[in-house]
Amino acid sequence: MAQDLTPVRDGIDKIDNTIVELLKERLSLAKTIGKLKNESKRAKWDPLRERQIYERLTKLNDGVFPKDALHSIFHEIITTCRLSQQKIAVSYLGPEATFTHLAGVKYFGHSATYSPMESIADVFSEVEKGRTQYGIVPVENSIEGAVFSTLDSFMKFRTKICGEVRMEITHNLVCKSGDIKDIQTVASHTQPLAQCREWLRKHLPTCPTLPVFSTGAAAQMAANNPNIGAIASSLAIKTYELQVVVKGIEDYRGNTTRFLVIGKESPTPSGADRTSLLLGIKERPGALNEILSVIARAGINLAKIESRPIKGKQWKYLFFLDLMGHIDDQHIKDCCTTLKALCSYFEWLGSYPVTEESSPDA
Ligand SMILES: O=C(O)C(=O)C[C@]1(C(=O)O)C=C[C@@H](O)C=C1
Repeated sequence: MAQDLTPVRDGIDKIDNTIVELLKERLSLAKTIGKLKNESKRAKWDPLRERQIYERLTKLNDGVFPKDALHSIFHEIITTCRLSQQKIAVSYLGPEATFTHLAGVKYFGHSATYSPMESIADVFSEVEKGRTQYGIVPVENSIEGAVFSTLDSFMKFRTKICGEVRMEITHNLVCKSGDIKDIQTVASHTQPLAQCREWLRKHLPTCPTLPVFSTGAAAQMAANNPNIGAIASSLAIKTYELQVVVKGIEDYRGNTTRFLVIGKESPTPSGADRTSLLLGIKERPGALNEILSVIARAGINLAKIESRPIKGKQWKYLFFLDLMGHIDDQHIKDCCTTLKALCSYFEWLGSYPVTEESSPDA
């Protein structure tokens, strides 16, 4: 005879009731803090406080409840509390269900309002014009490297970087029927097409590829045409009612994309931050070396350097640099003062908390 589960389920119901009551109480306290912050014109978002909460809870949990799950639960709770202090509108590279959309939801939770944009430049423009407070854009992939339209947009629009999201990317081949025999063309954004190049060559050697402006757009096309296969996210499968043909078709494991959250202001220090700079280097021998020496002498970890041609100025370049630390840290501030004097162009793009990697399906 089956055991009676009722008494144990009663115990779970009691706990769930307490959790809901406590969540309501927590939300009300966060709203009170929101009002106090309004009065003193303090930023609603406090990354340092949030980091401290996660660290305290991780210790308290002692590994009993799975660490990532605990983090996700509190991430949703804290973002919901933060959103109760101030409504947040986020633009992203659309349409719905792109990896950028997923990254946005990972970062801001489900309660924010999301608006899909047709291009990365449109996301920057929305934020610059103040139509959405934040935007989310891909900036680099561990296999394919930099996303040039994002870097180029930093040269064109006045925005600040507020945060980053690192997400392990799993590419799925999808189509309407779920049968590989129906696929005559494979559509996706150029980056996923490149990241799955070998797999496609081996398994669909005669199928042409069709680059489109996002994985979401490819999924949309596959939903409307049974002979189009798309390389898309797990969210796209649900959103566009597609069937999985093969999961995980990327050529290399550990395929991670870094996304940037852009807004009007960078947050205050969190204790583990990254500072992004855009520099123009004077045309003289050893100029780049001089810049790098300043950073090295200050004992600052240079996390990334990337150059991009300046549009309309032949053979002229700007450099994107990421330094570990926050602009409010004295040694970063001093280093930036020296760099400003040495460079033909200097722009602080933002300082923001470094985040851990997470999988889109986590
Ligand atoms: O402690 C604060 O400053 C709050 O506003 C509360 C809270 C939270 O929900 O815990 C919300 C937003 C901040 O970014 C940090 C923490």
